[in-house]
This record gives sequence, structure tokens and C-alpha cells, in this order.
Amino acid sequence: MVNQYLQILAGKTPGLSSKQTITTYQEEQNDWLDLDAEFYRWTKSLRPVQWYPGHIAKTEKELKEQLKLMDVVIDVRDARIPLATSHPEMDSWIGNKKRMLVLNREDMISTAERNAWATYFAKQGTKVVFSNGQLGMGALKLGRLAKSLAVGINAKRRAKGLLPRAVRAGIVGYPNVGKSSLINRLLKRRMCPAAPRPGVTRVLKWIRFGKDLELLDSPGILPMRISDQGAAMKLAICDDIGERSYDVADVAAILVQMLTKLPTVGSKALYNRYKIHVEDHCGKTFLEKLSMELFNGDVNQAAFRVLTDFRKGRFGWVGLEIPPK
Ligand SMILES: Nc1nc2c(ncn2[C@@H]2O[C@H](COP(=O)(O)OP(=O)(O)OP(=O)(O)O)[C@@H](O)[C@H]2O)c(=O)[nH]1
Repeated sequence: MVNQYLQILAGKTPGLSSKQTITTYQEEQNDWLDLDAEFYRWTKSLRPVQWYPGHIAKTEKELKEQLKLMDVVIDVRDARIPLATSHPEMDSWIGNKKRMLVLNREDMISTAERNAWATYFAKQGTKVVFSNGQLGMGALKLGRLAKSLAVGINAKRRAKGLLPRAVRAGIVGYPNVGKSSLINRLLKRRMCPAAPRPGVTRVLKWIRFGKDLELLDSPGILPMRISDQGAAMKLAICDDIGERSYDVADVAAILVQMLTKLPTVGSKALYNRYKIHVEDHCGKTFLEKLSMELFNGDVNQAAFRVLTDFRKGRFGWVGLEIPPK
């Protein structure tokens, strides 16, 4: 990832109709910016982002045990940052079990980004379902796919003289990526608490879905140490890690710098929103000015405002990663 170039993708711009939505995938070399490399340079000197609360440690232990019982593992990721929300140890835990990849929050990226990720994962032979845990898009497809796997599993059981049984599907992923929302949508009722902050689900929970499927909702997990601090910073920007794990002013300053480099956002979008110019691409100075303008010099409040605006799509819907070449 470190030297990977981040291709800037067109995002959905608020106020534009779907016809006007800019979805052109910028292919020219000129449109490639070495943003990721810069991103890592910016984060190097900052306080590391780390979060490993007790409930995550406990979950990881239990989840590893439960994974042994699963027929299929549904790996849910944040569509804005599918790489940063991929657990480095998940592959070894899952082994050769059947696996489905869900990119949730599909509403928060552009169509071009969605297509790019679909192509990338298809090339790897990985089945991807795009979903929206809030509105339920993709949930039914997910349920159908998981159930279809039951056919094969039960055929094998019958061949061994065993009775068919419900398929066990485990829903796993980083905090706040939308696991509980997806399950609620799938079941069409609120079985799992879902909230706009990481770490809400605290215990593993089996839920029956019809007679063919059993779902396991699990609390979000994270590696004990996030060695890739660029990825950790993206988790913080996207609210996929507990707030106590990072310095909000650092994270917002990095976000400002990143936004200025994205052609579909750029300094102009920041100016339009706050009437403040970003000087020399410096996020810190920008936040200081914003704090003086709106928050009596409270930089943390200014930082929260910028992060919240990004998370609500006020600068358009853009992902912070692109598929590796
Ligand atoms: N815009 C958008 N918001 C979503 C989507 N899916 C879930 N959310 C919101 O994201 C927040 C987190 O969703 P949860 O379902 O609680 O996430 P979780 O992965 O179960 O979180 P943990 O309990 O921390 O593991 C909630 O406020 C949801 O409403 C989506 O596809 N699009």
C-alpha cells in the first residue's frame, strides 16, 4: 500500500441529478496523484491511532472458536475503504471455508468507484455484494447467496447419511461498517442494536433467518496493533474506529489536506462550505482559522465539524481508496 498511487475518482456531487452525476473514471496518467504516498508522509509524525478495548480482545478469542462452526463467512467492509477495513488475520482464520465479501455503505461512493472495486474483486475470484445497510439494498441478495450455499452443504450431508441443517453464516468485520444494520435489513426487523458509533455490538449473537440460515452477528474486530497507520487514519476519518483512539484535530487536518488533493472535491469545496481558504494545503492552519471563525478558537470543535461534514457527504460522496493495480 505504501507506494500505491491513489487514483482520484469522480464522486457524486451534492445538488447534481443522477444524470449529471460525474462518474467518469479518470484514466489519464495526469489524473493519477501520488496521494497515498503523501498521506503516509503526513501521518508519520502524528500520534498513532490504536484501539483495542477489552470487548474486542474477548470477541476475537470467541470469534476464532465460532468460525470453526461456520459454513460461510460474510466479511463486511466499508465501501469507502475496503482495504483499510480488511482484517490482516481474517484469511488465516477463515482458511478454506466459503466466503462472501460485502462492501457496505455503497451509497457513500460513486458508481465509477463501485465498478472499479467490482472488477478488482471479480479478477480475484471473490464474490462481492454491494449493500446499503440503512436502506436494505443488497441485503436480500446476500441472504439468497448465503442460502444457496446451503444446497451444496446439505447435499454433502445427505451423501454421508446426515440430516440437512440450517447453514451457519458468520457476519464479521471492523467496527461500525454496518454489520448489525445489514442483519436487521435482512430479517426485516430490529434484532441487533445499530448506532452511528463504533463498538455498539458487544457480544456474539446467533439469529435464525427462516429455516435454512443461522446468522452470527459479531462485535467489530480490529487487529491488536494497527501497523499501517495510513489505514488507521482512514478508519478514523470514516468513523470505523473508537473516537478515543485518535486525536480529532490531527485526523481532521489530514482529511482537509486529502480533500484539497481530490479533484472532485478540492480546496474550492472547502471554501464554498466554510468561506475559508486552504493555504499551502495545510489542514492545521485551516482548522485554526475555522475555529476562530466559528468556535471561539476551539480547534477540536472545528475538527469535529469537518469530520462530520465529510461523513455526511457534504463534500460529495468519495471513497478514500482505489483498487490496487
Ligand atoms: N449511509 C449508510 N449508513 C449506514 C449503512 N449501513 C449502516 N449504516 C449506519 O452506520 C452506523 C453503524 O451501523 P451498525 O450496523 O451499527 O454497524 P456495526 O458494524 O454493527 O457496528 P459495531 O457494533 O461497532 O460492530 C449506523 O448509524 C447505521 O445506520 C449504509 O450502507 N449506508
